[in-house]
Amino acid sequence: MPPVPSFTLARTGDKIPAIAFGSGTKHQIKKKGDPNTKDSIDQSLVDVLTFALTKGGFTHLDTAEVYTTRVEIGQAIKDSKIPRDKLWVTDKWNQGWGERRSESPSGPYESLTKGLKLLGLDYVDLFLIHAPFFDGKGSDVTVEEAWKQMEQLVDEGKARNIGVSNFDEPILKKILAVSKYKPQVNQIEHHAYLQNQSPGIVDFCKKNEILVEAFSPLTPIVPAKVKEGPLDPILAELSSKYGVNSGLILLRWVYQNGILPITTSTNKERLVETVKVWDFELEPADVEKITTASKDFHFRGFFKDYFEKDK
Ligand SMILES: NC(=O)C1=CN([C@@H]2O[C@H](COP(=O)(O)OP(=O)(O)OC[C@H]3O[C@@H](n4cnc5c(N)ncnc54)[C@H](OP(=O)(O)O)[C@@H]3O)[C@@H](O)[C@H]2O)C=CC1
Ligand SMILES: O=C1Nc2ccccc2C1=O
Repeated sequence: MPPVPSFTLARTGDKIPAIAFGSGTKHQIKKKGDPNTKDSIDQSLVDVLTFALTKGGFTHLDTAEVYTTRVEIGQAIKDSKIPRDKLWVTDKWNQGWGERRSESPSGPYESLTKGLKLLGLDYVDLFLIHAPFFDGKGSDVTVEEAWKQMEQLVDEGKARNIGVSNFDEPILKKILAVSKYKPQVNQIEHHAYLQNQSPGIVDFCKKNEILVEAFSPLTPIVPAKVKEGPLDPILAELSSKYGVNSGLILLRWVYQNGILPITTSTNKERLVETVKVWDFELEPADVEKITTASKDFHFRGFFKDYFEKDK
């Protein structure tokens, strides 16, 4: 497999592989919904993850406490026989939201201590606070206290890099005001139909040397989410122009905007195709064409109550 391009993280200079394979979304729904796997190991997920590593060319895996898929990630890494230092593992602390209390209410330190055992690893490459909900119900810490624990995890070598997910500018500023180590990453929902996730967040992150990761990058072509949209004819045209499927056009659009896409699949044909994302480059005019055609069409799949409470 040719090497995967990377982004360089500002504080540590670490090179993070420029595309990730997610073990949340459909995988967590399937695992939690099946009484046979709910409290043990989902072998079908281990197989998909191992396939993604060995045949799909992925070197970056994304998991989270709330997905319950840390154990499958750990097993797939072992099964792949790929050396640990050739892989990138991202994990997240679930701080609790809505009626759901965190599984680690004392904070990220507790979460990653449990996580490393489940993963069978000594460290993760990146550890994130999953979401910006600190109302005192989900966990017992403030965001500032949580960040101190994140920094302790760095000092103890348990997390090489730390960051956040689904954070908007006001709460990011709370961390920036107290941090010894700034967040290196903000993982947010970002795709052609959600270019302005919360006002100015992408620009704010770029200005503060925080890498943006885009979850759900394929939303415009997932019919269960968007039946039809303004990009449909453009994706058809660009697929034929570049000779790749429309998912690759969308992943490339994210990447060429300096953002790291996190995708997933259980479809082996689609999975082996993904590596072709590095074999072509969209002309700048085509990147712009996608941006312009889709920016006024809106779809948000996650955390509507928080981000769109005034709408
Ligand atoms: N931090 C956070 O709060 C969140 C993080 N995430 C992370 O991001 C990861 C990826 O998120 P996700 O939304 O799944 O990402 P994607 O946008 O990549 O969507 C993947 C889904 O799209 C489907 N798909 C791909 N191509 C097509 C097509 N041509 N037609 C129909 N369906 C298609 C796949 O199905 P198939 O299997 O059939 O290929 C798969 O179910 C998660 O697993 C998780 O790790 C996700 C949500 C929130
Ligand atoms: O993968 C995910 N699926 C989700 C569903 C609801 C909230 C967060 C997430 C994820 O991070």
